Amino acid sequence: MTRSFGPVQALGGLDITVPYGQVTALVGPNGAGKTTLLLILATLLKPDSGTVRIAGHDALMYPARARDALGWMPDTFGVYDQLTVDEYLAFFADAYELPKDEAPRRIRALLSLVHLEDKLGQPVHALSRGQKQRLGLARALVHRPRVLLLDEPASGLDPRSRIELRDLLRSLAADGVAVLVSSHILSELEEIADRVVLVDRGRTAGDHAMADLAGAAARARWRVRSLDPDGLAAALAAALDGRTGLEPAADLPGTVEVGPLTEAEAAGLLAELVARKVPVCGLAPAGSALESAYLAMTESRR
Ligand SMILES: Nc1ncnc2c1ncn2[C@@H]1O[C@H](COP(=O)(O)OP(=O)(O)OP(=O)(O)O)[C@@H](O)[C@H]1O
Repeated sequence: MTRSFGPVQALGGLDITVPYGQVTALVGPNGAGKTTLLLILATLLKPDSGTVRIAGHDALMYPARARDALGWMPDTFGVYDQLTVDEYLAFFADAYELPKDEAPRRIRALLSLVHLEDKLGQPVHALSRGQKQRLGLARALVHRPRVLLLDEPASGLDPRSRIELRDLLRSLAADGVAVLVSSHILSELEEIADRVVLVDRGRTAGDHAMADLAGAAARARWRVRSLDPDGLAAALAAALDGRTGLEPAADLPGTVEVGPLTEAEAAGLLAELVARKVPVCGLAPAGSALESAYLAMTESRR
């Protein structure tokens, strides 16, 4: 799929499949093209070239059919301030042609799902930013979509709401929904997502199962800490002999970051440090596996 805005090529041959029953994460630097892709998938923007299939429908030929099947939660969205919370959802229930006798029950269930049941009857403008986000999620789910697209859904949410969002997305996926979520909060995605698609400069830069990223073959940076920082630095320089990166951890004196290394390589390094009589008191991966994959992808941009 391609899409340009004047001279700026936002998408330059991006290809993505989002399976049912899984949460797929879309990760990439600012301006990588994530929102452009989501807008195209949500049928709100046309690509210059390429095809889009949503729940089996050709979304470019039959956008209305695609919209019936998809739920869309944008990163920022206008709410109709004059409406109450339930009128707001009733408006969308009506737009999606939910049977009139079903709508009130559905709205109550949705408000309970996003923990806004106590806001029933209250004006939308009185909601906090995070509460508006949650209302936006309820709106996206009104018609029980089989495909759910979310652009930065966790921004503005407090820690409890984030955990609840994570659980909700996981349970939707368990019910068979295809969930595509873009986010910059890598540590959170690791717990939410089954797969991660890395996007860079409008192209797919990687597609990984989360389990593979965190597996034994994955390479990560490691933090090594010793009671003898000088001895550690000398022993590491000798043991690694320039084969991989080595730099002091800025935030923790006496700690050195090395890598990327696999688990087996890290174990080998530890054995070597111990053999050199370095009093190692800590060896652990620095950051998450997803963070490492992301940093490796963006390394060339620095
Ligand atoms: N309506 C528009 N007009 C002009 N340029 C645009 C428009 N929308 C996006 N772009 C450009 O397309 C590129 C991709 O933008 P996009 O918003 O898709 O990135 P993103 O990955 O969502 O970024 P972020 O992480 O900052 O939200 C950027 O260079 C952006 O400036």
